[in-house]
Amino acid sequence: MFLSEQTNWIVQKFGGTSVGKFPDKIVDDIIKNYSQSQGKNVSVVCSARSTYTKAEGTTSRLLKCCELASQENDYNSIVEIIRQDHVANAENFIINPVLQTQLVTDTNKELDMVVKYLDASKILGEVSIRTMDLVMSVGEKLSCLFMAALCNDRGVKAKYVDLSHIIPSDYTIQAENVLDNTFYSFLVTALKDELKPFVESKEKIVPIFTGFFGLIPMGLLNGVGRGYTDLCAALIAVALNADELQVWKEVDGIFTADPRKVKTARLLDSVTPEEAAELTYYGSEVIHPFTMEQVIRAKIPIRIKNVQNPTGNGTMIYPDNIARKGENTPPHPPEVFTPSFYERKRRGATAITTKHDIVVINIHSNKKTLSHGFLAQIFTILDKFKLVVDLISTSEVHVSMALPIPDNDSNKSLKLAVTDLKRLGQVDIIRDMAIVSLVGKQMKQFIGIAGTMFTTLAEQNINIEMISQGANEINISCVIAESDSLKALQSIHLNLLDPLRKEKSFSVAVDERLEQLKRMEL
Ligand SMILES: Nc1ncnc2c1ncn2[C@@H]1O[C@H](COP(=O)(O)OP(=O)(O)O)[C@@H](O)[C@H]1O
Ligand SMILES: N[C@@H](CC(=O)OP(=O)(O)O)C(=O)O
Repeated sequence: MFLSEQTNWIVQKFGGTSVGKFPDKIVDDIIKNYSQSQGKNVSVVCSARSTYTKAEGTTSRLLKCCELASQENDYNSIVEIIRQDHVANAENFIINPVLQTQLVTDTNKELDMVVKYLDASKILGEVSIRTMDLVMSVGEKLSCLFMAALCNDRGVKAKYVDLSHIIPSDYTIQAENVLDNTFYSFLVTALKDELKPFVESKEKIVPIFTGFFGLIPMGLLNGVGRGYTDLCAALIAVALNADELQVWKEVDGIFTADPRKVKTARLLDSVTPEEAAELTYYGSEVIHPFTMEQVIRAKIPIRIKNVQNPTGNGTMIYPDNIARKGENTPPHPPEVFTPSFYERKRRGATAITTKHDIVVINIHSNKKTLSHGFLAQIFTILDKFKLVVDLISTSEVHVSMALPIPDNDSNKSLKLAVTDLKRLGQVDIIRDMAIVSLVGKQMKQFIGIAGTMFTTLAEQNINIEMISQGANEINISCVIAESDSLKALQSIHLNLLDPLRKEKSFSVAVDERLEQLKRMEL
């Protein structure tokens, strides 16, 4: 067993709504507690501020400005809303007049630059990928300027660090449009340089990093997508070889189902990175799926914690065979296993999630092409319109696919793609659907679990449009009508994840598996 050295560094990532709603709690109860009371070296990463929801937050507003500029429409009123929101926030929270004045000046300077970028784009009638990134980065800059000022105002020595130019303008991505490990290694090296003064400083200073890691050739939205700050925090954790990456949310951690929808959902004390990625992809957006790979490769645990309940344990994300930082195998001798380890060993399904705004496309081949050509042509068309397939089930002449169509743009692309797909055969579209996914690392050994899931749906008179089992065998998914999705979520949770019922279905599944093994031995 190899235990890597503890660095005493932790990385704390705060999302936009947390920064918007609880900035004082973040400084007093979290940053101050870890850095001063617990003596840790803390590095902070923040997303752009949202006062209520992410959809109405600063990043969404800045993106709206870009859209308006590209249509040669006016965006100044939205920039003014962002300005007033941030200036009022500075005046409400920052008591020291020098810090407050400086913050208001810096805020105005950043937003004046945004207007300049947008004015130039409006003249051209186009917002380039680079301009969009420049505009978007201002969301993180404003929130981090504010958080750094708030820390200093409340007695935590902190320094604002702007990462928006960390990637040189001539940097080219090796494989076209793919952020590969060469890119991540480059970024980690660049981040180490940014961190050096903090690591070497005799005085404890908390760096407040903009959760935006610079201008990348294909644009941050195309390369990573919304929620990019989680990945940025992960890369900082790798650069620091941090003891832990903490992702602070407004929920206690990862639950067996969305706690807003299932009252009896339980907090999970640990999940594997694969499970966390599946849950996120299929509707439970707790952490950006790209985050895991980076930190897990560096064997750094991720902990999801609640800003409103800082003393709670949260949920730990780490691979089955890594129990603590740097460990390749679970601790030995086994006495040191925590009770949760046994719980993890015994459970079947880990959690259930639903994904909405799904459209099913059924294509029945006109048989003018061979089946391999048929599939290739379908994917070429979908690729042309940048449509993503969440689930697929296929026979030689028939293909069913479930696609997320969450907005007007993807709907327009879908319509164009369907016109092209009709050349290949008969095409039917079913709208207003949802994907239900049962996720669990140990699930693959228990056939009974899939059976219980589908029997539950049948008992509830819920029609299943499509069934698919993820290639990694930790996800069993099906497509049902959107209107049935809440009932499906609650009834499957009750039968497979509720603590009392779970014992029963678990033992049924174990019995079934034993029967199976016996039959194999005969
Ligand atoms: N399995 C799950 N466990 C925890 N939260 C979940 C789950 N599925 C969906 N959610 C929802 O994800 C949200 C994530 O937390 P929140 O901090 O509010 O997000 P954001 O960082 O996007 O503002 C919560 O509102 C929660 O209801
Ligand atoms: N501000 C960005 C990046 C981000 O990660 O946000 P959050 O941490 O609030 O999900 C966005 O809205 O997408």
